Amino acid sequence: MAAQAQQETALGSVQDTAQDSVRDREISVEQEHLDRVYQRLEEKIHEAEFLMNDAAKRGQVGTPGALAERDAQVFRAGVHLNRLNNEFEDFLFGRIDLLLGKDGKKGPDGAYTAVEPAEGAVRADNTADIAETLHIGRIGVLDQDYAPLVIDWRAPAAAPFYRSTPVDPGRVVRRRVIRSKGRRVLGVEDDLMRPELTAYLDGSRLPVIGDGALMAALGQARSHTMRDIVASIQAEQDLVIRAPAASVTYVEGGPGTGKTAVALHRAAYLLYQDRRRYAGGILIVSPTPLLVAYTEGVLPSLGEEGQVAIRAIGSLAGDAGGAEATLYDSPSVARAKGSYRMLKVLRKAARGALELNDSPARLRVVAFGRRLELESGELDRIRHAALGGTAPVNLLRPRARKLLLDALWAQSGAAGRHTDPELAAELRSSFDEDVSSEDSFIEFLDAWWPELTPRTVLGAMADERRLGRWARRILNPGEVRRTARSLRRQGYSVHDVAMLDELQAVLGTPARPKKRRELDPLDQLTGLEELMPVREESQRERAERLAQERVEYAHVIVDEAQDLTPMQWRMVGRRGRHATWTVVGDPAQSSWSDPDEAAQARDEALGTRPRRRFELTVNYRNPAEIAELAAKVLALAMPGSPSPTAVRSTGVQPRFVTANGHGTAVRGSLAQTVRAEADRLLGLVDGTVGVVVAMNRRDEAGRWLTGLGDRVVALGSLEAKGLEYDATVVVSPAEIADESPAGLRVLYVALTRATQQLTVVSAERDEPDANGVPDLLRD
Ligand SMILES: Nc1ncnc2c1ncn2[C@@H]1O[C@H](COP(=O)(O)OP(=O)(O)OP(=O)(O)O)[C@@H](O)[C@H]1O
Repeated sequence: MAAQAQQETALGSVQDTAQDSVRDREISVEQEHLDRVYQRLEEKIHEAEFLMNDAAKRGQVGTPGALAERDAQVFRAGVHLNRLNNEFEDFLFGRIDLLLGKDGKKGPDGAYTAVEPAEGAVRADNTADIAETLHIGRIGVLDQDYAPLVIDWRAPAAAPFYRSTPVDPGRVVRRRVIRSKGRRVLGVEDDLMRPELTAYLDGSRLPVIGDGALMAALGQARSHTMRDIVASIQAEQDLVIRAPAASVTYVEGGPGTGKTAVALHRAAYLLYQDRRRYAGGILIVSPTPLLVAYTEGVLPSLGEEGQVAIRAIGSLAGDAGGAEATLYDSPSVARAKGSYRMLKVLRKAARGALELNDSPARLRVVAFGRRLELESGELDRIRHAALGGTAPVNLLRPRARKLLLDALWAQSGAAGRHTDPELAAELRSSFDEDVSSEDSFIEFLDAWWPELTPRTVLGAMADERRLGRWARRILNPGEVRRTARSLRRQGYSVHDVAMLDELQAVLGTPARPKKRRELDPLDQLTGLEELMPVREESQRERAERLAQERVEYAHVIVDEAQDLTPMQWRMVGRRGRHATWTVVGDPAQSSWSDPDEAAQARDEALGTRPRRRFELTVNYRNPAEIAELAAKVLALAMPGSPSPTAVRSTGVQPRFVTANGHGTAVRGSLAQTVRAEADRLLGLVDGTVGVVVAMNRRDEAGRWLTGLGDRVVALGSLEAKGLEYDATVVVSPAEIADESPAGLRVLYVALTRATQQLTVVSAERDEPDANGVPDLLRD
């Protein structure tokens, strides 16, 4: 027995050694290819530098023809340099080995276009020859003879790398993921799409290395920034990424199904497909600044930066005076501020705010030697007439001015002085000129019809009596009191920002003479939205500036769309009136309490374009053990909703811990328990640990973790949205669930953040059983 075991071990190690040497050989094959790619890239860099210098010289000539040619050259060379100078971690990451295709047509990237194999590509004895090998990378590179050295991952020829499955392999026999750092290939992992075949490449049997790249990627430790998934995009995700842009692409999927990842890769794909069209900018709307910080590195890693603005919903209204959300509203205030009802209140407030600064009670002027006077009753009538309709209040000032002049003219009695219409018109116009240049008239108009800003009006709503008037029969007295109180705080919440943005639209901005920006010759370049390395501005600065200046976008991607309130949908909708859309979300994770109202607002924002719906069904984040626990809360939050299938399992069950003590002592002991759990998890995982608490414990939770280092962070339940950690501690499920009407869905979000380990800490309210399992998580 022992001898047999020994023999088997020896056999195993011989096989291991053989496999290792095949692996080394395959790594060196890929290394050779990567060396060729870099050599070619260097040639291209020299070419691009030459083009840039040449273009600069041409710019000095200044004839229109030379300028146009310079435009084009600078454009192309700038793009090249920008991309090539970025030394990507894994510039080349994939390879597919393909059977002969049905026809012999080649696409623009030099690869054959056929998806299905030619008849006879597989011989009767199930053997076949590899007819084409393609390498996939972050950008496309051709050799001197225009043969593809690397295919851009977004090109049609790269699609089989993502789409092929053993069920529907197309021409792909072997899919390989190549792992490299800088210029060195570190490893390869293969998946066989046609395991039944014996395939030959250049006369030798096609070797297969490793157990697939997806699992390797999923097992990696997490950091505070998201990684791209370009090497392991799955077939159902690829369908979304490459969906045509003309209609609204609508994607639903549970936690961890890759919605955020897919949204980011789609932005890069759209730019690749139609760079000119998307020069109008792509906006990605994210729920929190934390998620923006977590995701903003992904697009640069895909070689895209300039045209994509990732903005948190609370800083979207930059054009309404740079407001940035830093405060949170209680659920009932959020509900009042976010709902459609608020729209009516704001419209009334915008008109009512004209009377804020003790509007003058009478207007006195002298015209044609006579004193003319309008009393308050007449002034009210004029204001009322001027405000008729829904035009923006600030733009109605000229109309109000005209009505005032009409009334004064009528009073002056000059109207009947001439029967000749031409003379009468002349007299009227000189009357208008006289009156409107009078200081008393100008001062009156400024006080009586001041230019209103969104901040002034929102500030005015902080007065409870005033708000009560504007919100009569719209908000109840409790909502008025709480909303007014919340507006008296220093700073804004995400809901305030949407209100400021709405007010900007309701008030309008009167036209002003534009300040001329200093003329930059590069600004005259046509279609030059690409970022030029020769410019002094950095890519990031320019992207930021473009985002500030831009109010509308060519494509809008909404992440965590289930959370947008009706007022936020209106704000986002204004930025995409002519845009195409990608909307990703999960109703089961919604923290908004009235999904029907939000759906109506969403439909208004998206307009009548046709929709293509996609569903993502596989959970790549949570191990099955954690997903199973979260599913219990899903069953309570949204009975009947399907859970996504977890793709892997770790064998580690979630851990349940109870904080001891009573009354005020609970806090002390909760702090110690949570800290000890966080510390324990830091010892078990290489990456990050997230501690999720109810919103009202955010600040104290930060203090509990002092000194544990920057791998661990404390988060309020609403801040956890979209983020992920190697391990999480979820503190008091009951407190999180009781926080708001959507509390169970928020708890579902909290429980689905971990990639490896989860600890649930129960406090008093959780009613844990003898094993520490809180009431909400028991069967
Ligand atoms: N094809 C893939 N290959 C490798 N990793 C993947 C793949 N798809 C998703 N992931 C990983 O799974 C995790 C979850 O992805 P993502 O955050 O995009 O999911 P989500 O659907 O937005 O989740 P949530 O709704 O919980 O915010 C991320 O770490 C992501 O990198």
